[in-house]
Amino acid sequence: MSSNVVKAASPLASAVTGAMELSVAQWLLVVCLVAFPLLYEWSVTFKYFCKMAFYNGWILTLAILAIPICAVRGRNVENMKVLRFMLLHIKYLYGIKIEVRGWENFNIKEPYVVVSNHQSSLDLLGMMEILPGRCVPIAKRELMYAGTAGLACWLAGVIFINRKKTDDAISVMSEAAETMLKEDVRVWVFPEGTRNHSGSLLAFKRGAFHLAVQAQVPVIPVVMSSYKDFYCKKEKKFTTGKCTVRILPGVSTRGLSPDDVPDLTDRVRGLMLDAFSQMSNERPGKEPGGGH
Ligand SMILES: CCCCC/C=C\C/C=C\CCCCCCCC(=O)SCCNC(=O)CCNC(=O)[C@H](O)C(C)(C)COP(=O)(O)OP(=O)(O)OC[C@H]1O[C@@H](n2cnc3c(N)ncnc32)[C@H](O)[C@@H]1OP(=O)(O)O
Ligand SMILES: CCCCCCCC/C=C\CCCCCCCC(=O)OC[C@@H](O)COP(=O)(O)O
Repeated sequence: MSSNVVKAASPLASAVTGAMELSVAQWLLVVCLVAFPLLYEWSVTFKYFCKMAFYNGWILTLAILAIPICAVRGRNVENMKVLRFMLLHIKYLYGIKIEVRGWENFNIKEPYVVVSNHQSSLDLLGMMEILPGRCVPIAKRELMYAGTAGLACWLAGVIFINRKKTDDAISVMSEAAETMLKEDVRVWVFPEGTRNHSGSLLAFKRGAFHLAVQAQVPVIPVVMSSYKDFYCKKEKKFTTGKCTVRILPGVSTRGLSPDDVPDLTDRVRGLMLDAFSQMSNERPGKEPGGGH
């Protein structure tokens, strides 16, 4: 009997002895390996931070691969195709389904200005899903200093503006109007000028519309549906989900002058707000025309 107890206890005893032999670093690794998945499943906030950290980290890592490929061509808008190709898979990693409507509205040969709503850095996914050829975004200057991602953006011809110096920003955008025509380039602008997750659209800045009028090219509005069902920065929520991207018909600027810019801005914002509200009413689990 006593020899049986000793036999049964010995594997336990050796496990305990083995565990005592682990170094502090090994202990930490074991705790992390056990705690991480548990925390990830139990805490919505922990999951949110992990997913956001991976999102940024993964983009910075992909940029390391993109830089040498893009550098071969030098600074060139064609490099945006490389970035697009390398970023397209991210939606699958996050289980985000993107439905696109209105592809036909991009069937314009001449340059144009795309304007879209800006909810979060996740907009990059919707943007890459539909990014037309030879199209570069206008971004805040700070993004140029975002390590490898900043360099990749620079190589792809992203137009950086200093939002703190209005005159500088305006002159960069005026240069962009010339480049669009000379080099057959399309430009993507977030006219809200900052990220907005309020569930509506902020007042629009007028730069994108001045740009379109100066170049006499159409404005093509793009609306990304609310992320509320799967992403909320305030609540630290980030699950899988679906986003609809609508490309609206282009708005002509032919014959318009700078005096018409305020009207043009209001008209385009109105169209986008209508589309955004319509899409919000189509969200799963929402009664048409009513509350949740
Ligand atoms: C594989 C690895 C990949 C690694 C890389 C990862 C990703 C890469 C891929 C792509 C990345 C890109 C993603 C980029 C997203 C970045 C998004 C942003 O950064 S949003 C923020 C920056 N964008 C904007 O701000 C654009 C909108 N802003 C404007 O248009 C503004 O008007 C402005 C030009 C910036 C000036 O703004 P400010 O607040 O200073 O002034 P106002 O708007 O009040 O304007 C003052 C006055 O000037 C008139 N105005 C404006 N523009 C013009 C113009 N071009 N010409 C003449 N006049 C102009 C305006 O009308 C006002 O006058 P008034 O009040 O009389 O009308
Ligand atoms: C060594 C330096 C390391 C820096 C690390 C920076 C981390 C950034 C990592 C990856 C970059 C991801 C690119 C995402 C592009 C989306 C950009 C974006 O959405 O910018 C917000 C800007 O529109 C408006 O800014 P504000 O809302 O006014 O604020």
